[in-house]
Amino acid sequence: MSPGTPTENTPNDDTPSAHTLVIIPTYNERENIELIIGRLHTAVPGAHVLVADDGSPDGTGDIADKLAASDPAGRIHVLHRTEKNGLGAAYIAGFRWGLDRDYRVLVEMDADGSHAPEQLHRLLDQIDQGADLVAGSRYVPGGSVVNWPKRREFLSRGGNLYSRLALGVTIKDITGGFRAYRREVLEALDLDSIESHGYCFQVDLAWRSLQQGFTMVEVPITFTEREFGESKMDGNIVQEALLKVTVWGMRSRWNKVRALLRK
Ligand SMILES: Nc1nc2c(ncn2[C@@H]2O[C@H](COP(=O)(O)OP(=O)(O)O[C@H]3O[C@H](CO)[C@@H](O)[C@H](O)[C@@H]3O)[C@@H](O)[C@H]2O)c(=O)[nH]1
Repeated sequence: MSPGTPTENTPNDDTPSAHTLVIIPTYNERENIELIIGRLHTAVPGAHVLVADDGSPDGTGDIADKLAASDPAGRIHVLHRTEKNGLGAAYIAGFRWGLDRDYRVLVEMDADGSHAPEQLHRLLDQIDQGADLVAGSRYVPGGSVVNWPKRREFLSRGGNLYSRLALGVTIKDITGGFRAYRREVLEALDLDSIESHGYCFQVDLAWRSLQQGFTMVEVPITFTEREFGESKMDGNIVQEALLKVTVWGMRSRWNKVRALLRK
């Protein structure tokens, strides 16, 4: 299949979940991809899936193509990207694909089972109740993390605390990647200007959405460490997040001071 070729076009029934596109970025997730899509379709049968694969050498993209071809309901789509270019770029390509079609809600979800598709309805219920952006949260009451090495949880909690302080926001899990966006939110953001590659992409999108005045709601989720394959987390991802969050926070404070001085 040629790069970016959709396997099917638009949602074709009128149930609310048929207008939901779950974007799953993948890089070397061959043990996980079939499992996660199966779980998703058991939990939310009408949802469409877009696998945004960065040319995984382990053949994840080919497996996704086969799953797409064998789904009689045409709910599975695959975006083949040529090289590994980070989680952020894969999501932006997925958002563009979804916004070009008739989807009303666009969801971010990891391929590795850390985000339970069985909990997706918690996010979608909040969208139905009027939230613009809903984040599955590990760190609100009722949320939890299972089987994560202590070092990784410490890093995640520290990153969230730092982001809250630097940006002056109250979101408890601004780095998490299980989210549902109303399409209007993504239409309002200037996706072309987003340069975040790694996990700070999640902070970037939340921060931009909040600055535009959209409502962001957190719902508790259980995040479970993957059983198969490996995390793509590395030092560059941490460094990028630290630098960018610091700059955004300082810029925001400086803008507030300038506004005060102008009064
Ligand atoms: N297409 C593509 N996908 C990628 C890339 N890097 C990672 N992914 C995919 O993005 C998802 C998350 O990557 P992991 O590397 O498994 O993330 P993690 O370490 O478990 O990180 C979790 O915590 C982060 C920090 O809180 C979260 O930001 C992230 O979403 C996730 O929940 C997986 O489906 C993985 O295949 C990439 O360069 N390209």
